[in-house]
Order: sequence, then structure tokens, then C-alpha cells
Amino acid sequence: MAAASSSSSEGAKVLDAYKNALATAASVSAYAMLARGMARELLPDELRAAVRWGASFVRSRLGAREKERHTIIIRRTMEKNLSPYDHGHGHGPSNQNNLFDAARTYLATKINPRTMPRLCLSHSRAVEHDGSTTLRLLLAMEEGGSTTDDFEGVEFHWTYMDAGGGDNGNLGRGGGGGGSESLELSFDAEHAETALEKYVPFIMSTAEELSRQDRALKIFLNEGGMWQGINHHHPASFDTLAMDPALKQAVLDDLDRFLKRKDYYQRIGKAWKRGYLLFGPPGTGKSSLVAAMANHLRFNLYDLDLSGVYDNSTLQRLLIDMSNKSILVIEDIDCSFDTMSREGPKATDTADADGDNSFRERYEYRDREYHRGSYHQERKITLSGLLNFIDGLWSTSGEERIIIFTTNYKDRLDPALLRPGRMDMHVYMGYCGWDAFKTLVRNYHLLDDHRMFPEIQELLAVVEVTPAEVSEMLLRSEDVDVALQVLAEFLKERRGETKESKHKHDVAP
Ligand SMILES: Nc1ncnc2c1ncn2[C@@H]1O[C@H](COP(=O)(O)OP(=O)(O)OP(=O)(O)O)[C@@H](O)[C@H]1O
Repeated sequence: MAAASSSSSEGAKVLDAYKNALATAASVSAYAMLARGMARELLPDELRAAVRWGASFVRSRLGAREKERHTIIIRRTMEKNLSPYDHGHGHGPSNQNNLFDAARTYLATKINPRTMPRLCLSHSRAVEHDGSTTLRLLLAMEEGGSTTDDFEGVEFHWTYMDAGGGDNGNLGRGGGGGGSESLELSFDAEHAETALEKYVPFIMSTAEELSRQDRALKIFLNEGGMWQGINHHHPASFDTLAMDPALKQAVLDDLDRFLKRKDYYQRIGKAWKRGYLLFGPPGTGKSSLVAAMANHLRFNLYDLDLSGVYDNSTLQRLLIDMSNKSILVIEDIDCSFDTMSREGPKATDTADADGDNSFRERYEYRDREYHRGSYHQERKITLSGLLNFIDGLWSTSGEERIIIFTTNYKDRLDPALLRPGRMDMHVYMGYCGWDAFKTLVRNYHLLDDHRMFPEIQELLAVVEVTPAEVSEMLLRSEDVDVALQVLAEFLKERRGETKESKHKHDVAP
């Protein structure tokens, strides 16, 4: 982060220096105009004709110069005193030029292997949040190779040069060498401003986005007051998520809007963060939605288990240790604080009618932990403490953070959490409706229509069944006829139970 901002301020300086040079050129033309005006007043006709001829000669030369090209050299390594890393920030070798890496990453997407007979296959190193690196394969140009990129109607011409004669270091930073490499960006001089103010920043942000897409996602769990990360390969995506289509789109739009609003958050002086409250019965896909959000944004997940956090300073440290572009998740927030039901409801009360196992198991686990003593240590953290930390810390450090609370019981939540403006979006994950069913059957059986669909649609309209239960039935057989039959039977049985319990209530004294 520090390195990034340092590098952007370096970039700003370079941009200023370049603009000054352009401004000087502009004032030279202004002097020329002034001189023309004075000459008109002071010189005799013959002399003026001679001057006109001279001026037209110079203009023709200048005209040719207007067609001149400007070239920006982007070296792989910067001079020592220009490097943002010299101040001890960031990772990597001390004089690596980030813009070179960004341009190379960007150009790899522009190179057409079919039109370039000779290409280099090289790699670049992406630094992960935890400091580890991953290698990425890149198509790159050969020494002297060039390509043209069209941006906003302007042609930008790129050439890859290597004064070291090709023995460089496409093997990269670790491979030794590489100091003699550069990329040359040339364009018509009149487009200098577009190049520096639009094209170069566009390359930087595109490269950052590409690296983000490539990066392996991680999920961090808190253990002993510290985060432990493992790779996160949850397959959930918004495509596979079974939920109301309009709500799904609303969540997606909200996330995308959030990503684009850095300037907006800065302008209004608010921390660049967003909060979501996901609520609904067990097995309706709250955890799947969290995973889909992380996959969509390419953000790491920090799954905070508050039962392992006993004091505010540990909580604070955990929050500070989170990286930017990350999601903090606190599941089952209704049973996480002393102010609410610390012991949680009894397992038998909380497992709902469908007897969801994972839910019951979780409570049984918490009950066991409680009796084993891990809950006996007095916990001093409170919901308001947590919310204050998030508001306070996150507004002064870090950006692009998302916080998600999940609960099966929205009505049990502390009103502080439900206050307007606290959680930006409340998302209800409900029972499986018709649209959700169609998504599930497409996920599991690649099917869009079936003779049993009308019957199942009717049943889903009257039976409360979770997407988890429907998924389980659909997975009972690879034969879709059998799977749908199993599901229909299950739904009929559930409908019978519903009717029976309704009947009991009706006849009860
Ligand atoms: N809306 C859904 N879309 C797709 N699959 C779902 C959905 N809901 C549940 N599933 C399936 O059921 C499994 C369990 O669902 P998930 O853990 O996401 O539900 P949950 O609401 O978070 O439950 P809990 O409250 O018990 O944590 C998922 O791994 C997925 O296979």
C-alpha cells in the first residue's frame, strides 16, 4: 500500500515534469504569435514579405515536427533514487519498476500469437497478501518485437528492447540480469496528454485487475489471536447460486458499484467499506453467497470466530491485520455476544422442523465447547465494541473492505446492528422457490425442462424446503428422472406433514 502510494506520487511527479515540458512548448508558440503581431506593426512591407516567407518555411518545418512522435521509455529497473522501495516499503527487489511489470502484464493480453511469428513465454511474480509469491505465465515480445494498441481512437505503439541482447532475464527478478530491458511506448506528440493522464493509468489499473483475477484466493481463520490462511477453492458463484433472480442481481450490482466508488467514498469522507447482513433459515445458502461474493470480487475471506476472541485488543489486532480487498465474515452473529444469547438456544429448539444436521451439529459443538470450559473465560468483547472498531479502524486504515454478518434469526439481533446505515444491505435467503429450483437442476443435471417440472413447481409453491434439501435430493441419482421423482416424493411427504401439523393446530382445544 505504502509502496503503491509512493509509486503513484512518483508517477505524479513524472507526469508534472512532462506537463511542464509541454507547457514550455506551448509558451514558445505563444511567443511566436506575439512576435508576429509586433512584426506587423513595426516592419516595412518588403521585409514583412521576407519574414512571411521565412515564417512559412519554419511553419512547414514545425508542421513536420507536429507529426513527430514522442517516446516514453519504461525500464525494467529504475534508478535507485527513484525507487519507492528504497524507503523500505513493500516487497521485492529495491529498484524494480512496477510500471514495467504492469505494462508487460497488460501487453500479454494484446499480443496476438497468430500474427507474431516469434514470441517469448515468460513469467511474472505476483505478491500475495501474506507476502508469498505466485508465478504467472505471460506471453511477451521478443527483443525488437512491437505491437500496436488502440486506446480511445489513439494508436500507441509498443516495442520491447533489450540492450543486453536478449540474455535478460525473462526469467525475471530472481533470474539475475533484466536491468537492460525496457518497453518503449511511442505515439503522436499531440496525444501526449492522453498517454500520460489516461493510457498509463489505464494500463496500471488493468494490470492490477488482471493480477487480482489470477491470484489464488485465501480464507483466513483466527486461531490463538492470529489469522491462519489456507487456499480457498469454494466453487460457489452467482451463476450457481439458487436465489430470487432480482435479489441476486441487486447484490451483484451493489458489489460492482462498491468497487467503482473509491473516489466517491473519498469525496464524502467515508471509509471505503460496505456491510451486508445475510439472514434466513439454515441451508438457504448464506455461506454459499459469502463464497460467491468472494469469488466475484476476488477478495480474500477472513472468517472471524468470535468464540476464540476474549478481549478487545485481540479483536483490534485481528481487524488491523486484515489486508485490503478482503471480506470479514462473522457467522451466526446472533449467538456471538454476551449481550445476546451467549449459550445459544438449545439444540432441539434451534434445529428447525427439517432437522438440519449441520446447524444442529454446530450448536452441539458450541455446547460441548461451552461445557469444556473454553467459554468460561470471561469474554469482554461486545457488539458495540466490534462495530466501533470497524467504523473507527477501518475508516483510518485500509480500504475496499466488506463485512458480512449472517444469522438464522434476524429477530434476535441487537438493534444496534439493524439501525439504518449500519449494514448497507439486508439480504434474505429464503426457501427454495421455482427460480431457485431451476438453477439447482441446471447446476446438477444440466437441464432446463422436464415433464415433471409442472408438478414440482406446484409443490414448491406450497412446501417450505431449503435449497440445501433440494440439492441433496437432486444428488441422490445421476439419472435425472429418478432424481426428480425422489424430489417429488420428498416434497409430497413434506406437504403431508405441513397439512397434518396444520390439522393438529386446527383441532387443538
Ligand atoms: N441458495 C443456494 N444455492 C445453491 N446451493 C445452495 C443454496 N443453499 C444451499 N445450497 C447447498 O446447500 C449447502 C449448504 O448451504 P449453506 O451452508 O450455504 O447454507 P447456510 O444458509 O449458510 O446454512 P447455515 O445457516 O446452516 O450455515 C451448500 O453447500 C450448497 O450445496
